[in-house]
Amino acid sequence: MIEFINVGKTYPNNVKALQDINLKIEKGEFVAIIGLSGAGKSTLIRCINRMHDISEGELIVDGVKVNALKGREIRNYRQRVGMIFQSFNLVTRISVLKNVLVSFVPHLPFWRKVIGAFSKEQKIKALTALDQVGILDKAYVRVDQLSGGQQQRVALARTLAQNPDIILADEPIASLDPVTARQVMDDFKRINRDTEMTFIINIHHVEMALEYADRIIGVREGRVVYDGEAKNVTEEVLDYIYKGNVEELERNTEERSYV
Ligand SMILES: Nc1ncnc2c1ncn2[C@@H]1O[C@H](COP(=O)(O)OP(=O)(O)OP(=O)(O)O)[C@@H](O)[C@H]1O
Repeated sequence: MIEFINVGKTYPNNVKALQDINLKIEKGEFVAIIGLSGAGKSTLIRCINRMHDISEGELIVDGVKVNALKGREIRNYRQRVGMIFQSFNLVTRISVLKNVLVSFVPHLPFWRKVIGAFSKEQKIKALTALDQVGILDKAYVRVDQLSGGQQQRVALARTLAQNPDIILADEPIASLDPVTARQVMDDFKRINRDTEMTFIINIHHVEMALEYADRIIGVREGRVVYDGEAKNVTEEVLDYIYKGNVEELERNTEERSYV
């Protein structure tokens, strides 16, 4: 379980990106984080894998106080929390398989990773992950010869090969066409169902978020302003998350589960 207790995050330039965040996300949930640009969505998910340090409160993942981790503990922790980016973060001039294999040795310098000898077991794990996302046939193809959707699948396979408990995805479909974006979301959903890995996706496409996620967390100006099931998200809720229509909220507070 991921637990935010009164979490705040202030950047060195004094921007308060997160304030009073209180959340519990259970194992196996499929959560979408939505909100305006600059609302704090990326900051929220990046605190979970310690890409950012929180400034206040407590962040606890499976009983571990994330901010108390140091050095090697952080590296070990990050192996359990996979991260997928809009830009895929792949090395395009090497093969798909090599890109997945490097997930086993994240702490080595890049040149060591590329020339590194990997065990048969590691290769099998990597090939299994490629099979899970339907691109096993591309294992020996250079990444720069793949489409954007296929590259996002390589990124997902690389994360899966780590066998993480949690997958964080920061705008994973932002640079994909609608058909490919849907295929990537289908992959996420299927893997979430099959493996019980927790998925937390920061996403601008509201319709996709509502269609695929079970739970929606709406963020506005660094605060969680909606937290509930995707099926309960109405136009008014979206209006509140995106436009801050306070009067609307006050009229509806009795019957709705706004935070
Ligand atoms: N490294 C940083 N240093 C200083 N301020 C930052 C940093 N990263 C983000 N911010 C600020 O923190 C706030 C939240 O940013 P964040 O990137 O989390 O928002 P977001 O909802 O993910 O936006 P987008 O959808 O545009 O990616 C913004 O005001 C942003 O300018």
